[in-house]
Amino acid sequence: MASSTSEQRNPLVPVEYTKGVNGLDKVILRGLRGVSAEMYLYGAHVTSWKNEHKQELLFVSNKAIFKPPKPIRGGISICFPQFDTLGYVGAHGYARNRVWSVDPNPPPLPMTSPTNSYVDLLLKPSEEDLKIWPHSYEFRLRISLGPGGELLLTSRVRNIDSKPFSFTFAYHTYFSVSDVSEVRVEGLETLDYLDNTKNRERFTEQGDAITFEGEVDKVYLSTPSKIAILDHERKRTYVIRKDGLLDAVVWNPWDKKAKALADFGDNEYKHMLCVEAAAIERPITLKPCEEWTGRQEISTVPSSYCSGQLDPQKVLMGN
Ligand SMILES: O=P(O)(O)OC[C@H]1O[C@H](O)[C@H](O)[C@@H](O)[C@@H]1O
Repeated sequence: MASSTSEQRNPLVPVEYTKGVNGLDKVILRGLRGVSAEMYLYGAHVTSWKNEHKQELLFVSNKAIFKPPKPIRGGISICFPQFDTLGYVGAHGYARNRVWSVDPNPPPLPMTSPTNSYVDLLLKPSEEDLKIWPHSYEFRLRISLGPGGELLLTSRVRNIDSKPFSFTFAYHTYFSVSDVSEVRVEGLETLDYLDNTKNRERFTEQGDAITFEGEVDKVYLSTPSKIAILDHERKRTYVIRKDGLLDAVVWNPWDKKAKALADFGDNEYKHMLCVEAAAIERPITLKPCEEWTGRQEISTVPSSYCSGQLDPQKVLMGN
């Protein structure tokens, strides 16, 4: 897996296979103008996404444990074949704590934009996995950097079983923010959501952009294909575009829950916000030989907007 030293130092090599924390296999993608992304084969877990100024855009906990079977706290994890505890598989499924392989010869995937920096990862259930969730599938994840530094994740799940199966899914994405109490999320106003802190009771969101002043754990239903996180202090707006993923989870554990998480610093909740493109309310059902595709693209646009002066259309349409 490990690449040569010259490759590791050569910024022109778009894909590098190396070792990360605790010797775990890691892949580094390098895009244009110095943007980069890093992912572990353990969990197909993206742990870094940096812009052209080498600023980290994802949050990874300082207390993250890079040791199987514990999932890595932060970055982007793959929740499959189950989101959260909505079923009999363990919380968020098991894909996030399996070692994926690099797929050297994936079936063709139409590229939406030109990029030479991508990797295809593959997960197939082991005998043990089939005891946990008795369905045969091939899960292919393409991770790529687009020409504007955007990070694209395309999941393809193929049913190679003889009977149909259903699953729920999420790209559990931890965004790095300056101060969660100062950020706003746009695109989820007036939508229905299930509140995980209130036994998944259904509520309807108010008309204003979403702001944060305490624990939040909500599954927004039938969400638009674009959602924005505005970080006024950093003058940065994250834009999430999604396809095949109707729902969006918004999560921040806040102080009390943060203290209860062994792999999360007590005050780290201030600097992260999870917004997760997901398929939860209506599970994906695949008949034999059918394939599902779910895509998440995250990008940043500079924003110098002040709270209350934002034109949401401008942010959501503008890039
Ligand atoms: O601690 P984890 O298993 O990684 O889950 C972290 C969080 O993930 C999601 O956002 C869920 O909605 C939360 O209920 C859960 O606490």
